[in-house]
Amino acid sequence: MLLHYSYYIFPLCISLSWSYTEYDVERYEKLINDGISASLNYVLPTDSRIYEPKLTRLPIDFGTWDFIVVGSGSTGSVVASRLSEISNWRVLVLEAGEFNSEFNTITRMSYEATIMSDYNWGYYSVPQNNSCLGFEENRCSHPRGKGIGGTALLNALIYLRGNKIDFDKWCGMGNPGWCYEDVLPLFKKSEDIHATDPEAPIDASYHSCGGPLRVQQQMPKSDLTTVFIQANMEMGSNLSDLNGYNQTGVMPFQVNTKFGRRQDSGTAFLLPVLNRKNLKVLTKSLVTKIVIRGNKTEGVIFVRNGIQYKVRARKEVIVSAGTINSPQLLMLSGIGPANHLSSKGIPVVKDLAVGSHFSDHIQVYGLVFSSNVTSPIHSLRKKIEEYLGEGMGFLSKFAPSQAVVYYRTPIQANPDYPNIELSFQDTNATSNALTKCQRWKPEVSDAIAGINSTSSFQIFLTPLHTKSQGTVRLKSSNPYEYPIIDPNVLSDPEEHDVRTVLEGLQLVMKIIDTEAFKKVNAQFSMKSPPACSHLEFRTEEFWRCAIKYITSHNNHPVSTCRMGPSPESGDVVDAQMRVHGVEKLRVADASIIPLSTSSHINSICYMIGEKLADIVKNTYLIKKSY
Ligand SMILES: Cc1cc2nc3c(=O)[nH]c(=O)nc-3n(C[C@H](O)[C@H](O)[C@H](O)COP(=O)(O)OP(=O)(O)OC[C@H]3O[C@@H](n4cnc5c(N)ncnc54)[C@H](O)[C@@H]3O)c2cc1C
Repeated sequence: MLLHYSYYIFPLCISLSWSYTEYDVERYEKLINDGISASLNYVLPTDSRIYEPKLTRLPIDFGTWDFIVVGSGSTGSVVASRLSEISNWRVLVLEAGEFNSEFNTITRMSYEATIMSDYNWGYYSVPQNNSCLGFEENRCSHPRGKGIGGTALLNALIYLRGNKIDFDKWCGMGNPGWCYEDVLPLFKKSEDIHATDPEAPIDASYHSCGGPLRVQQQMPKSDLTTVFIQANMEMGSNLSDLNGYNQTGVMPFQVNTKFGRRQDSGTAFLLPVLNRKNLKVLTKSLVTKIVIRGNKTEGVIFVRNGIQYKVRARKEVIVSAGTINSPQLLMLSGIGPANHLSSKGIPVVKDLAVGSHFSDHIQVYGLVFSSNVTSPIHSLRKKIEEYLGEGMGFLSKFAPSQAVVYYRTPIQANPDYPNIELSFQDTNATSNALTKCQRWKPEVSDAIAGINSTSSFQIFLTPLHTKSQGTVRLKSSNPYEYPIIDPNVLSDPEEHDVRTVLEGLQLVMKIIDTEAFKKVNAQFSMKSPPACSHLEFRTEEFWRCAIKYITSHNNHPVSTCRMGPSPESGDVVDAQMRVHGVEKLRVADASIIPLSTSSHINSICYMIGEKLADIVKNTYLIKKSY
């Protein structure tokens, strides 16, 4: 591969620090203590009955809008923001959740509390056979954000765009306009990069300044993070900007925070434009059905405060309800696998493979190590002062996941296409709220204990390009029932995914064997899950058993409304995100991603939102000028 020398280390945009008073510190202390204790008493919902109308009567007419956007998550907020730039288009946003709160904008709180609050739909998978055995009932939690900002209200804010080969593959699958050279300008359009880590390179020609979405590096870096970076450089990795030209290597994470505050899509894209007269955002509004007559979309039915409404779309309905809820809504509206819909008594509008092809990255937990480096423990007060003053430190980070590296293992043929992501977390890689949400079985969490110690660290192993596929299906035709989620991780018959995990485990152990990690006396400290204790520790047989207990999907589900040219082969939307065979209806969110990428997917959702807006503008504005 050619070397590319356009690296610059410079503050691309100017950052300032904020001032605060003693009163602010005390207020934040109370805010944080109250928020965390509320989360520990919170019980996640198991359905959407809270929205159910109190009276049975015909829906009230809510008028006609040019565009109706269903869901204001990572993608929907971008769509609504960009479409409402056209002042004579009336845009209505219907979002089931609420606006974000001040508490949730404290980046770390998503991990400490928000995950156990009304901002999480609270989904769980059905019992699994090949993964999730470490969790109660063998069911994995499946957090999905509910509110303006969507799953970016809960997420780790890691900003990684994926490998150029990912997008060239999308293009090659019959999706013109989605090659890397097409989508790179869209990533840049959203972005406002601030280089905050003088030691980490930023490839300036791949970034831009002035967009709505702040991107910066987490600071300060811990000593152990520096060891991780050195260890990987010893292994041959370059210190790179993985969002730049070289997409293999090691890098301190780039994240979406602004002065340490959460920059979810609502905060970044929608809140700044809420005063537009042509934009209406309705929260606490659950869309229960897309109304389609013949093959033409008329509008949607939604419920708000126990009252049903019908609203019509003059131009289009855009569904951005996410990888679980978009297929649910389509199926409730008659778009989905005909047999499945008929079995639930739903009249079929269009027979499409909605809810099929669910795929996700894999997350292997439990790769826990001890070291002789002890991280300092600060009081809450000190953490608040760091956060309010400089936007740095513990509260400014979702979790201490501070660096990432990509590798290719032998199972992956293309040398430029990594298939393993390792992310590094030092100390406190969990919280009481997260543990409560995940529902670890005590005997398994004991085996991987140690992650709270101030001198331990954890490496999350994430195999990419997985072959296993799962489904999202309806429990019934009742829109207030949760759908059935079956991620089916580690199930592909050729064992591609299991073999990738095994190769990844070998790689992790090699990294721990480097001089850099030897110097800090890094020792593997995971114990055997009880069900595998009859097997010799760390042999292939042992790992084949253990990974069923310590592996889950990685919160990056995609492809349940897959984009592609061929409905007969399972594609749901075309390259313009139009639902095949149904007029005036598009889906734009992670569910359309045709093939999982070599990265986290939130920034890709922003890119999809930008793309949708460009396509729609080109469609209607160009037509109008004829
Ligand atoms: C714990 C966790 C950590 C993660 N960390 C990262 C990370 O660090 N980096 C990264 O890149 N990715 C991360 N992800 C993944 C990423 O955040 C999601 O993939 C992305 O936010 C999905 O965006 P979306 O637009 O598809 O859907 P969402 O953001 O989920 O938006 C869907 C919206 O639609 C609303 N909605 C749904 N149904 C209805 C309905 N019927 N009526 C009205 N409204 C409805 C929802 O309430 C929600 O607001 C993480 C995910 C999780 C769960």
